[in-house]
Amino acid sequence: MTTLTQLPADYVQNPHEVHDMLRAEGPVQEVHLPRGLKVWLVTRYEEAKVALTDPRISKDMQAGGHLFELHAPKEADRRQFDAGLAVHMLNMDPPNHTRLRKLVNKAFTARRIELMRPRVEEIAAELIAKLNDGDEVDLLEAFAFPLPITVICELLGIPIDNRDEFREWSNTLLSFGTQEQIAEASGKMAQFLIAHVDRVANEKPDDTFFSALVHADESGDRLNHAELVSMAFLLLVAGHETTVNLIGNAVLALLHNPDQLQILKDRPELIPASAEEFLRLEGPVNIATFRYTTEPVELGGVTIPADEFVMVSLIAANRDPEKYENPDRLDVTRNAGGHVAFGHGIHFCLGAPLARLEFDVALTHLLARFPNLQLAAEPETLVWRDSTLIRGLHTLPVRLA
Ligand code: HEM
Repeated sequence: MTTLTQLPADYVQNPHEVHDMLRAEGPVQEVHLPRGLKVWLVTRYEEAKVALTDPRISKDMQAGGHLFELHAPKEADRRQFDAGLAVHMLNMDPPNHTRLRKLVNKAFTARRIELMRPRVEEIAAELIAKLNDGDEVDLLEAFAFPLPITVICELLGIPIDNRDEFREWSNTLLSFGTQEQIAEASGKMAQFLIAHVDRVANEKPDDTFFSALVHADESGDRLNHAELVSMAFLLLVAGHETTVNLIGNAVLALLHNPDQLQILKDRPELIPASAEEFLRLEGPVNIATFRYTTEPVELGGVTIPADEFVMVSLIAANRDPEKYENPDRLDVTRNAGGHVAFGHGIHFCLGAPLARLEFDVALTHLLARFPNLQLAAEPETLVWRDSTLIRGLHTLPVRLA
């Protein structure tokens, strides 16, 4: 039996300590998240993989939306996004999930994504060129954020001028805000994306990814208007909120571990493979998105009743000592294969090849140009974002050299 049923209010500032305690007690526990939502939290690696693939654990949020009322105390973690943004594959089970995923899979294979490398290199080089030796900057703002957001906006054909607005809406949606704030941000996001889909539909088709999706041949399967809006939303948020933190968390880990930084400076050819170790050690997704039991499910010796949220902490699973030796240690030469930072099973991250490419390009350019960059803040003053989904810093102040 666990002694900890309520995750502490400052959980996001040091989740690993909490996970270590929970994991030592058992693979899955009934806990209240910091704002009160009651869930069954999985912290061990083996059980995490089972929970992410068991078909009795559903992601159909249309059918499961009412569970928030059941498990959230008043005014706690209930958040209702604009319904116009919700018809996407991360909220679905097969066969709906299978259908939507099939329509975009081809555009995101490692081979197709590799064709984007020259453009990603160009964007990274432009961003680096704006920075100077001796500058003190927030690395997230100056580099780690604009790179992936420029790439995803180009893929979706969205004018880059709008990106500050998106960032604000998207941040609001993924952090702890009031229901009013969430309704406002998701309403504006929906309005914008509806207009965007309409605009692309009325323009002449071109060979860009989103135009092809909107103008797909009527003879085959295609996304309807609502599905296009939600797909754009999912890709935009995923493109906004994740890769930025993979880059940021990796740079922070390197600044804390100069010996590991030295290895990558001496042997930059190790950078692409090291992505897996950074994803394992401090992946950008802490607790994966909502899942719930549709019938009683036994998981790691615990019987979870029907209609309960089952939440998987990916960063906890990735530090399970049963799976990885010295899990808290950064070792850029370790074989970190098998981590679940991109999820597991049918919802495995669609954008993984793109995230890996962006990471590789970003870190290679950054370390080549500023090999002696340093942290420009006391480590204990760094603040993690107030989200159980996203694991990333508010700002990462660095001195460039
Ligand atoms: C380092 C960067 C990234 C990380 C760590 C990451 C992580 C994840 C995780 C953990 C999931 C599964 C969530 C769950 O099962 O609850 C997921 C799904 C997804 N990701 Fe990513 N992601 C990243 C980048 C991206 C990018 C750049 C894109 C878009 C281009 C993207 C698009 C998606 C989509 C569409 C899904 C839903 C897939 C489905 O339901 O079948 N991701 N991602």
